Formats: sequence, C-alpha cells, structure tokens
Amino acid sequence: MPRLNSHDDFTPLREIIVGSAANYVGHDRDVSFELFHHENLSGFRSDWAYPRLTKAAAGRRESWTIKARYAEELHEDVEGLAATLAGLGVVVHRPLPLPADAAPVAGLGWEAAPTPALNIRDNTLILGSEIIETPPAIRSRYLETRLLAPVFTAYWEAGARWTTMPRPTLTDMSFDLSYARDTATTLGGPTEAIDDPQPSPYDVGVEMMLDGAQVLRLGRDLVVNVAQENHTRGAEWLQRHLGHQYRVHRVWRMADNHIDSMLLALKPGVFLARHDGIRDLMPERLRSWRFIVPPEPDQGAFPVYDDYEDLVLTSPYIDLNVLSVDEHTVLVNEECTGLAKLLEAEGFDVVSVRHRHRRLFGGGFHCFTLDTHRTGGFEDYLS
Ligand SMILES: NC(=[NH2+])NCCC[C@H](N)C(=O)O
Repeated sequence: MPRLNSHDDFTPLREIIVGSAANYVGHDRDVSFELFHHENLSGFRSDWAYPRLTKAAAGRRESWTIKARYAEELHEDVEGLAATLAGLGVVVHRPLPLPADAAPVAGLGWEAAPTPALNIRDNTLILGSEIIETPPAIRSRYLETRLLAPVFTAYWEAGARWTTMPRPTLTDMSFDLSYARDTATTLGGPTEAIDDPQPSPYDVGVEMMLDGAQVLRLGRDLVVNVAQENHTRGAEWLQRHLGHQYRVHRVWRMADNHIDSMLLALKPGVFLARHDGIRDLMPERLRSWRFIVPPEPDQGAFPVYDDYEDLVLTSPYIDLNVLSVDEHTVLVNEECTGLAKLLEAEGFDVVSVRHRHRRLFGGGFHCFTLDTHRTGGFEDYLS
C-alpha cells in the first residue's frame, strides 16, 4: 500500500475508495435522520415529519423501505463508477459491504439500523497523511466508518496517521436545533418533533458534530461550512487539532451541512458553485477565484418518484457533486448534460458516468468517494 496523501480535490488522482451500496434497503427515520435531512424533507412533504409518521410513540423510530429496484440500480451505478475509475488507471479500494442481515447498532439510549458505507466522503476527512474519522450526526451512521477499517488499517500500516474526532452520545438533547428552526418552511415540518426532545440519563448538552463533507480542502486552507453550534464545536476541534499549520476558514450557513453540492474546487483559481451568491460567503482571498455556475437543474433529467413512497434526500442541485481525476478531467453524471457542456466549453474533459438515483441516496460522485492519494502537496493556494 503506498502512503496516504490527499490535500485537495483536483490534483492527479492515484488512489480512491469508492463507497458500497450493497443492501441499502431502507432508512431509519429517527430524530437524528429527520434533523439532518430537514431541508429536503420539509421542502418535499412536510406531513411526513417525525413524529406524525411514527405509528407508536415507543422507540420514536420508523423504518422506511427503499424499493428494491432503486437499490439494485444504485448498486449497479456505484459499481459502474468504480469500474470507470479503475479504467482511468486509478487504484480503487472498497469498504466492506453491509451484510443483508445487519443487526442494529446501538448507542447509549438508542438503537438504529446501520447504513452501508456509501457516502464515504461524509464521515471521514483525509488531510494529507492523516485519516480523521468525523463524528456522525445520524445515529444509523454511527459505525459506518468501521466498514472502512480494513482500508484504513492498510494505510495506517503504510505510515498514515489515524485519528477519531470525539464521538457524540447523540441523545435528543445533543442537537442544536437553530438551523432547522430558522429555516423551517411555512408548512411546518420536522421542527415540530424536534421541538420536543426527550431527556435521557446520558445527556451531555450540545455536542460537536462535523462531517468530512462540510470541509473543502485546498492544501493548507480548509473552508468549513458551519450552520449551527454542533458544527461550530466541530470546526473548533479541527482548528485546535491541526494547529497553526492549517487555516480553518468557517463559512456561515452556506449549506445546511455538506458543502459539496454548493461548492467544489476544480483547480487552483476555479470553483464550481451552485449560485453567484456563494462568492460573498467565501473568505476574502478566495473571492477573486473564478466561480463557474452550472445551468439550473433540468427537472426532466431525474427519474420520477412517488410522492408517498419514495423519500427524496437531496436537492436537484446534487449533480454539481462531480469528481475530478485531475485539473482537466471531471466525472459528471451522464444525465446532467447542461453541466457537461458547460465544463467542456470551459476546457475540461468530461467523463460521463451513469448515476440514476442521486436524489434518493443522498449523494453524487464526490460524496460516494474518498480520495486517498493525489499527487498534490501541502500547498498554499492563497499566496
Ligand atoms: N457529501 C454529501 N453527502 N453531499 C451531498 C449533499 C447534498 C445536499 N444536501 C443537497 O441536497 O444537494
């Protein structure tokens, strides 16, 4: 195993982990899931909100079944993504697949059905030669990075540093609800339930929670999206952990949590951004970069889902979530022709990859992957 080395999203890619969609058969809808996906869930069908959905008060969870056809098509597309990357000469590693009969995971005072290690960008941050497992905000994802442990172990054996951010207890009281409250739709929505957190003997107050996917990596500069106090604490941990070598730039409420369907760096000096307003949220010295804004999403480019049976977890902007193989080559969803054309006009080579159900499973190509070796170093792109 060569050494771990990944400081950015755009220098030539040598090794990557591609997530696994095996047995993504359902969602465990509890307070942590509803809160995390509040923006999309409340904008979609507010009356699905927890706990009205919950048939019995006991347990305060609901298992949500995903149609087998969608799960199978997702699996097919993720395997296609892995094959495309391998075909481009990138070494591809894989997590352990979630077994079909996976037992629930449990914390102090809660239990949840585990999710496969699919959106692996979310729960790990690779900074140079260090693996940082970030603290999940969704109970069902609590042990997700364990499915990556064989790959992380191999990198550790090859010299990587391997750190775990403090793990939250994730009781109802752990969450800062302010973002969900401030951004609640006029229809109401999940905030209704979140207003009624239940006390637990394990309460520790508001905890640190930060996903790797809230961080945009630019060598020695990190742009971190912070939307509420859980994130503030996570960003503070990161800055203290990294010390003065890194500059941790906090951006306030660029997104509810993950940054990578809002903003990605395609190469030094060039961002791909959801809208023009992103520039104003950026640290001063990054405002002079070029911001490429894709055309508005074409609603006709998405499969048609059932309002009652299918849970849509991402916005229609999810196809912005591309993956760069180097500064010239970008993997783009084949359904997103507007973005592909624009990138080609900007001088990029576009590799089209199939990914049908990006709205059902929370992520695109950047979310589904974790680059472990790129040739770029610990650069100062701001100087
Ligand atoms: N790393 C990720 N899972 N990113 C996906 C973010 C999707 C974003 N919440 C949206 O709806 O567009």
